[in-house]
Amino acid sequence: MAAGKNWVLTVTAQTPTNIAVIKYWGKRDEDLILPINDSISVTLDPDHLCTTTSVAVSPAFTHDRMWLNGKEVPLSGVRYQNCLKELRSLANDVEEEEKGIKISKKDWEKLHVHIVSYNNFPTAAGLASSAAGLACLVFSLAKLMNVKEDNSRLSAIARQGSGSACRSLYGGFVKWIMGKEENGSDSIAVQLADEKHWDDLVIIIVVVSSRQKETSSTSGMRETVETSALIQHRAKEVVPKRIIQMEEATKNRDFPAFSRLACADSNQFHAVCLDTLPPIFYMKDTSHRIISCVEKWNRFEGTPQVAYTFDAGPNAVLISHNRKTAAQLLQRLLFYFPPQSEADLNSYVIGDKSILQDAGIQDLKDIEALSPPPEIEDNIPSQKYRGDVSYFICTRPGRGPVVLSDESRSLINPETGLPK
Ligand SMILES: Nc1ncnc2c1ncn2[C@@H]1O[C@H](COP(=O)(O)OP(=O)(O)OP(=O)(O)O)[C@@H](O)[C@H]1O
Ligand SMILES: C[C@@](O)(CCOP(=O)(O)OP(=O)(O)O)CC(=O)O
Repeated sequence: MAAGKNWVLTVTAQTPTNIAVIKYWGKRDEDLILPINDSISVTLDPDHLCTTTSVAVSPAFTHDRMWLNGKEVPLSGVRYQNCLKELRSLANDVEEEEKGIKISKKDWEKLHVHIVSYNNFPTAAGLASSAAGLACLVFSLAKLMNVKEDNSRLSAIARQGSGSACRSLYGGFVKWIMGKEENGSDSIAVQLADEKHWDDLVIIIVVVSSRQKETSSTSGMRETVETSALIQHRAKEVVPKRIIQMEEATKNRDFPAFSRLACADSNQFHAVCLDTLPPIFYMKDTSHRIISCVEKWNRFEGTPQVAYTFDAGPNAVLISHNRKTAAQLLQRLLFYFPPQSEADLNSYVIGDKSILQDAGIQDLKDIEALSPPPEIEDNIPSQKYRGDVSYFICTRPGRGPVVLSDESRSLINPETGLPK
């Protein structure tokens, strides 16, 4: 180690979140976080939803510390500790001549780290903050510690922080292979295709509620495995076939097949939640209305225009075939779910606002002037569901983790090693 105690070495990284289109639900090992089935996800564009994490090491630090969204939070949880332990065991020599820093492999056992993280979207609101957060923690520390292992190996570490986090180590379309080994070494994420492979997909997230949910994914899936008779059938008979079909649909950019599989799998996941004792209800009336709206439209067109999928919460993730269908989808959503009269359009539809332009919506008056979609012309609802949606996020498939080398992006003060 360098003689002085004053140096602080930092790394900053940005990591995306992901949405599963074939769901992970149920563990065969709670400590190692090993799933009962494979899953497939789409990584979301970090420009709209991501975690930024800065990590630092200094001989002056007295213990490991973490700050999340501006507040210090404990790092004592077993999941964080398992990730830190494994990363330390894989750490290597680090040398920065101009700063006079020299850390040898064995020093990492004694050195402490500071972790400062910020999510650019609501935390613990069913928008997979734990996936982006844990993946970013593992990725940034691995860079700081000069861990040489590839992203698949890192995914097995992130998996121990939160299962779905392992899929955030890659961009585009990602499969989490459940693996067979008892020690979890083969339960890793692999990239099926990068984000450019199918870049006309547009994703609209309907944020129904950003309040914290009642049943966490961790306890919900434990209760399902303990009490549901359907979950074994799903894991053994249904998912293995769907994984093969979903890989094929992704490879061939076969949207109708992709959509049918994603919708069916989301519905089955919520069915096993309902089959749990006591039953778990993640979706709300608004979620069900969104499903009906998409189903009616897809049926009317004779072929799927949009896929829907819901995680452990009421928010809908809608994947449309291309920009044109995304604009038509947004028109429908704004017709059914207009904002309150005092709302600001700029904060009602966020993310890639060009979809709003394509939909011909410049201000709130344009929303009020939307005509009912043709598929409901004979059955126009007497009331609209004004105010039932908090906001919409327009996004697309996105890239995997990156290191941000621009010092101004760091969340850590390089002099003190504390949050800026
Ligand atoms: N940037 C981050 N860095 C480290 N840990 C994080 C970060 N963001 C979230 N977490 C951890 O994840 C927890 C939230 O996970 P939780 O599963 O409750 O919600 P979610 O991931 O937003 O929703 P869901 O998993 O249902 O999509 C936080 O309490 C925190 O412990
Ligand atoms: C419904 C899901 O989003 C469940 C995610 O569960 P988590 O990864 O949050 O659970 P833990 O492994 O216990 O941390 C489906 C999915 O992402 O595949």
